[in-house]
Amino acid sequence: MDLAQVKKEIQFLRNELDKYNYEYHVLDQPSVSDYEYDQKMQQLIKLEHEFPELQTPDSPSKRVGGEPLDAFEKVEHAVPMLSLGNAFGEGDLRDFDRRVREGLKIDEVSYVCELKIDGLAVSLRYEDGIFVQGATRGDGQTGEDITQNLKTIRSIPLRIDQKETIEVRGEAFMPQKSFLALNEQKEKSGEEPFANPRNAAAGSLRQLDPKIASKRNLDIFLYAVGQWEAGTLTSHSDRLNYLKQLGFKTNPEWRVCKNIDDVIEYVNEWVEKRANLSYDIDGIVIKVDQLDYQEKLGFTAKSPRWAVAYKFPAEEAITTLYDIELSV
Ligand SMILES: CC(C)(C)c1nc(N2CCN(c3ncccn3)CC2)c2cc(C(N)=O)c(N)nc2n1
Repeated sequence: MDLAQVKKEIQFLRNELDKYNYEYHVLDQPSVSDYEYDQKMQQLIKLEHEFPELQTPDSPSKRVGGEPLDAFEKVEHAVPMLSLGNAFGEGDLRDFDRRVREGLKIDEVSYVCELKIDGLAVSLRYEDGIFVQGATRGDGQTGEDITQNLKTIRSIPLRIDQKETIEVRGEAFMPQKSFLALNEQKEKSGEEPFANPRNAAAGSLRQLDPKIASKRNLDIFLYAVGQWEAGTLTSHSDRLNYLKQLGFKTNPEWRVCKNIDDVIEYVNEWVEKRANLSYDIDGIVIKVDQLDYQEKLGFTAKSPRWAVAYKFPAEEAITTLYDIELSV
């Protein structure tokens, strides 16, 4: 094959592997066997090895990063990653809704309700369609560059079909099954197990060696947009649909609620259904849907006036479940 043909073959393999990866890790609907995936990956690695000048950072062969780092670099968030005010009961939710409607001088406002994933908030930056930087939330202004570790999360696309610079935010987490398996492994090797999936996810993303992070089966749900000059969408729900269209993994349970009564119904529904999820949540996040209303309401010193986190009562049951599993 001449160089032009090799380039085409490499591009073909990359597209195939990215598609298989998306089907498996984002849609949970693989169209090929692991064997076929591995075969194609070996072909790509072989060609990239023979033609190093054709290597690119966004190749699917580059997911499990390079050498361990000595330390993480600091990253200044272009748009601060804020905190969230809390609500602990129906009364707090109605107070929140009243403040919102008074602030907007309207008598009904629609909200987006999202499961509050109990993980670690991270920010992913894409330039010219390439995943170029991933960072922890840190103190909201300054985080740590954990790009190499985030690249190992298979549901994070290394490329998106959008050329403008965009920062997307989400929660990296460890599914409960992966958490229990990891702790069993730690028990066996006499290591201290993690207390819960959130700590396990945080501990995994703080590993300086991406090969360790790569083995931790981390996952992510994206839920917000940070810097995006070109953004023209008018509602948060449109943004969630757009993130999904770009190939990001968004949580399938979010819902637009036309008023606070529907929000309260959604919250009560998930108090029950929470136990059936394959990942931990610690509440529901409620956001005013219209972006112009968000703009009008603005922020307090540290959190938006247009969003609140409804916190579930700390659950004894789940920890008991983990204790039972561990004691078995
Ligand atoms: C974009 C806004 C600010 C409205 C926002 N902020 C969030 N968080 C802020 C506080 N965060 C935080 N983290 C550590 C310390 C203090 N605050 C952790 C993320 C959200 C977290 C989740 C989730 N967990 O599933 C979610 N579906 N939507 C969010 N939306």
